[in-house]
Amino acid sequence: QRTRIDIVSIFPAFLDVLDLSLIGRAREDGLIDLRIHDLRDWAHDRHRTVDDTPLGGGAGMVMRPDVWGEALDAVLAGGPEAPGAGRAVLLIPTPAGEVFTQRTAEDLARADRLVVACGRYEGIDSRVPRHYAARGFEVRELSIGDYVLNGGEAAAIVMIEAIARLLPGVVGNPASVLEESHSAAGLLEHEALTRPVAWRGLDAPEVLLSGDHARIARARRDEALARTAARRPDMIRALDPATLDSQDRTT
Ligand SMILES: NC(=O)c1ccno1
Repeated sequence: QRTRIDIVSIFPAFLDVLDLSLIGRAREDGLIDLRIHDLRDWAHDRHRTVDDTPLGGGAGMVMRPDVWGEALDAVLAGGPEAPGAGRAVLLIPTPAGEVFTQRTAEDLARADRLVVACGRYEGIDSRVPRHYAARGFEVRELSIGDYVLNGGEAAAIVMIEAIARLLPGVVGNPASVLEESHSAAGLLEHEALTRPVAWRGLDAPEVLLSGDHARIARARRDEALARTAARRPDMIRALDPATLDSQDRTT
């Protein structure tokens, strides 16, 4: 069962990057059914207008609900109302959303369908997510971080990459997806080194050359803990104390 991903944007070419590399190959291999749609196809006036001024005043423009409604009805056709449609998620990138994390990516990788609505300007009329939630769709307004972009497209690319690489067969070696930063252990990934062993006066830690896999695992866990404590004290505080105690340290 391959995942279908639809993306609606007024800049469909922005998403051409999804034709490249892993995602591109996954599409060729039929692992992902990715379709890009131009929102203006559902704007019927002469200028194909998709936005208007904010009700209540204020700066900028808001994207119209009627245009988005026609577009999403067309794209979502066969959504949860249709028998056997599976789990369909309407994903709306927005700086005002819940924070997108690896847990979110793991959850969304289990959806059958993702429809991504990329807003521009001041965003999409808030009645759009409300309407589709009321119709029984799972609606997720998600932010990739506490900063503002000019539109949802860049955030959509980030989230789709984080989700798609978790789908079976997309990443060559599934093991490489397991031991990563922000994995279930709640730590950042340990440092990585390769040959040459000696480089510009910096030698690789001897333990990595020891062949003692238990010692190597402990050294890596220690380094992951130290790195997490230094860079992400918030993650250390969030750690389950049992996780900390289970660190069989070398010292
Ligand atoms: N932070 C975000 O995810 C975002 C989406 C659109 N603009 O910002």
